Amino acid sequence: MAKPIVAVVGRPNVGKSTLFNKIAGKRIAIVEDEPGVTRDRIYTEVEWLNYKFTLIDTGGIEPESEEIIPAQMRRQAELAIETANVIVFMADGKQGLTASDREIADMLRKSKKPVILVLNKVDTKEQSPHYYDFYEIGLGDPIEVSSALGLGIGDLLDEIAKNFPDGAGEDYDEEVMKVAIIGKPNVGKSSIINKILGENRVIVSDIAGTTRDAIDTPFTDGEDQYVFIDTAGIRRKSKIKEYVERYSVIRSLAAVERADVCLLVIDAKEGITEQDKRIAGFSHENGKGLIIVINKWDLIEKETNTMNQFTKDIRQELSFCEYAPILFVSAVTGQRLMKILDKIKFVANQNAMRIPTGTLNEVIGEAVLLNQPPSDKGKRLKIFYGTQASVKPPTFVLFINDKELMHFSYQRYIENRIRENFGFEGTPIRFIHKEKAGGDK
Ligand SMILES: Nc1nc2c(ncn2[C@@H]2O[C@H](COP(=O)(O)OP(=O)(O)OP(=O)(O)O)[C@@H](O)[C@H]2O)c(=O)[nH]1
Ligand SMILES: Nc1nc2c(ncn2[C@@H]2O[C@H](COP(=O)(O)OP(=O)(O)OP(=O)(O)O)[C@@H](O)[C@H]2O)c(=O)[nH]1
Repeated sequence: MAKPIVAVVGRPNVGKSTLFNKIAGKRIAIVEDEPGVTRDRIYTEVEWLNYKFTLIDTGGIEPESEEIIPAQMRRQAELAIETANVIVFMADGKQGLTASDREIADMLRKSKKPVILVLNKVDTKEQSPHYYDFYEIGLGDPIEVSSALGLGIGDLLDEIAKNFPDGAGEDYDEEVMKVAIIGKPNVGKSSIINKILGENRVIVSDIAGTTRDAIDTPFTDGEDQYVFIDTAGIRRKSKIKEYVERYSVIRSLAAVERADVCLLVIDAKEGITEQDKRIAGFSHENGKGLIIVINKWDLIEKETNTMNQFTKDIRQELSFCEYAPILFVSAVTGQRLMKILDKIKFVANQNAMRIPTGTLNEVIGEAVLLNQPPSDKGKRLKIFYGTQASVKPPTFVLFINDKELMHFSYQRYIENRIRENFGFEGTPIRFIHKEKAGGDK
């Protein structure tokens, strides 16, 4: 199930980043626990009580000139309205209500999304002297916090959780393949979508289990049901230039959260960029199926080895998602474009594949025989048995004698053996290690 998305908006300097960092806590300290995965501060995964959500920082308003602030704030609010399930609107409890606050509040109220009004910088037990002024903007009772001191954050998180929509993210039936088409601006995402939809596919306005807004495009191909997620966002162009990059990253993140399979579209002329790595990282970390689509292949002058060389470069740049199949296509000539749907279906199935425990343990047993587990100070790693606990992504629990003894390289070896035997092409695989007493002599 996709996690709800929460966005924080507000004027420059009210303390949005401070709140973000407070909630993100230690997790924001860029941890490279997997080589090659690019992380950044645009979003963080939050766990609060039984809830999990993604907090996004729509930030980035540079208060260079007073005139452009309102325009940028409107854009920021639009972004939050389009992508978030719950919006936290932050104002400054010391400074009080301002004209820009009123303007943004109007937009947020009209959006009909749940909005939580937060007054920041209330650093003592005393209520903000401006507290009652904020009733005027019609966003309900303000919640007072001090992001700097960490006061009131628990109450705020409770309030956020209360506003999650019922069954957030469970919008389509299980058999509908949800596809996010992600990538930088101008790489050809909408051209690909249009071309695929143009080829005799039936665009349906109603699909099993949906009550969705018009941002998605559901369609069928024979018996198969698909939905391209957030196609509206792809077609709309952002007006404010500085926003384009960040906007498309946040947009991609929101789409990835809801998808089963992500198509990462790359411009063949440009190759892999930092932003592509970051977006591929979202897909990987969220356990989604991933297909790399190299578009505009018609523009590349080809020699014998061009495709191999490209593949090599991609594997090197995106080493953490080696499992992703690569397709070389052209939305203009239509070359190999129709292979995309087959690949999506294939990868969606791989992402949801379940291996029976018996078969899995045969493979693990054989792997252990072929390549002895590592040992440290005379103690050797033992894998007692494994079982697949869940799908999307396939997650395996390995019962072992000592977690300390399971090294990354051995884990990788087991993963490779599992992939060789069962495939799992296009999907990340996760492992959970559980220590179990016994048999350890
Ligand atoms: N007294 C007090 N100051 C705070 C609090 N939270 C943030 N600040 C201060 O307010 C200033 C702005 O904080 P930021 O978190 O950078 O604000 P922002 O809203 O992210 O600003 P932009 O990035 O410009 O949009 C900093 O000097 C913070 O130290 C608070 O709870 N109490
Ligand atoms: N030569 C060539 N041009 C292409 C191909 N695919 C797209 N283009 C061109 O690239 C430009 C951008 O294509 P779009 O489909 O709008 O790209 P997008 O990724 O949806 O762009 P944003 O909406 O900005 O995110 C257009 O001028 C297309 O005609 C291709 O396969 N070959």
